[in-house]
Amino acid sequence: MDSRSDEDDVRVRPTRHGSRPRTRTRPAHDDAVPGMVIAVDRGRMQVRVEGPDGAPVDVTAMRARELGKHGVVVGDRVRIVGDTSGRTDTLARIVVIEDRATSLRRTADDTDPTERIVVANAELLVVVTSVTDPEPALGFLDRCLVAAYAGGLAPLLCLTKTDLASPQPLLDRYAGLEVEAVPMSREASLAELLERLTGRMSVLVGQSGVGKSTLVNRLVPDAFRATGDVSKIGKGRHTSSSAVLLDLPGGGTVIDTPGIRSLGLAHVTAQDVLAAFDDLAEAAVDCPPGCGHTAEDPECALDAWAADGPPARAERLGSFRRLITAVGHVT
Ligand SMILES: Nc1nc2c(ncn2[C@@H]2O[C@H](COP(=O)(O)OP(=O)(O)OP(=O)(O)O)[C@@H](O)[C@H]2O)c(=O)[nH]1
Ligand SMILES: [Zn+2]
Repeated sequence: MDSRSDEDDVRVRPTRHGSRPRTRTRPAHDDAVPGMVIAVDRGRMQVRVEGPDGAPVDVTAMRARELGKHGVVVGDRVRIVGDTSGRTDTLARIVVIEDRATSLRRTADDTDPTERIVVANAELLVVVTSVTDPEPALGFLDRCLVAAYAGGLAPLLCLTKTDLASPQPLLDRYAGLEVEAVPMSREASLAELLERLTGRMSVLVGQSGVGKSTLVNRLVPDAFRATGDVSKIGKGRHTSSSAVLLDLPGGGTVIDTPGIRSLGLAHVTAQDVLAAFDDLAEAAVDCPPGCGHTAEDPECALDAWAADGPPARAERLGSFRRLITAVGHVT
């Protein structure tokens, strides 16, 4: 099996603009059919389009040469031409990749400047973590939040195994940032979580053993079969995909990321994270140029903002600073 993950096809040269979403539009093809990429397997994509009777049809497609090196990831909205019937042994071409509303990105490690896009256009990043067994990996959680903020996704903590311990310490840890959290256990109702997932596209990330598979199988009862289907593309090879899109029975989609166990954040700056917090970003307009917004930046305007307000401000600033410091992006 090829150990290369599909994300490797989607390298993006870092630019001065850091992690801002990039324009990917190509000259329009009038006859092109719009669709969404639901699976990627080494250059071969599965694109879901609306069939003639309105029902969804999955079409196998390749990237048109004219797109150059521009990669395609799960969640991308694209336009395809050629044989878009979806019949066996047909192949369409992706000619347009629409601008991405959000993008979950990672680098191989914190020093590698090469970004890899994991998933496009998801609204929510659901960070699945157990309250115990294994103990929460706090550094990983912080990284997930940073990746969400930098990519334009709203983070949601799903705290599993609450039958074994209280979620309170984790809730307290992220209270200052107002991160939404849903407690979860095998026996608990899915209602509160489904309320947030229904009708949206969400990405699930989590480290090994936290109960993510257990959760996905409850959310999408035929998830295992659906995941098996993905391996049909790419000439029947077992897929090495790092993102698997699953339909929620009640509407909406969840994208599981079985291959993602870490998130390098070399592409993220404190400024990218700051931009996700309206109140902090507004206060920071008074910062000197190049301010890193940490406690070590003596003229950081965020200190005055916190001092001039209710205690909740200081807590929020402390949480923000802990987050950017924890991932080592203090400049
Ligand atoms: N007590 C308790 N155990 C759970 C719960 N959810 C899952 N587990 C157990 O935790 C272990 C790991 O669960 P998985 O669903 O396989 O975890 P995962 O995150 O998919 O881990 P990988 O398979 O390594 O990717 C299994 O033994 C589950 O039975 C829960 O809510 N409470
Ligand atoms: Zn500052």
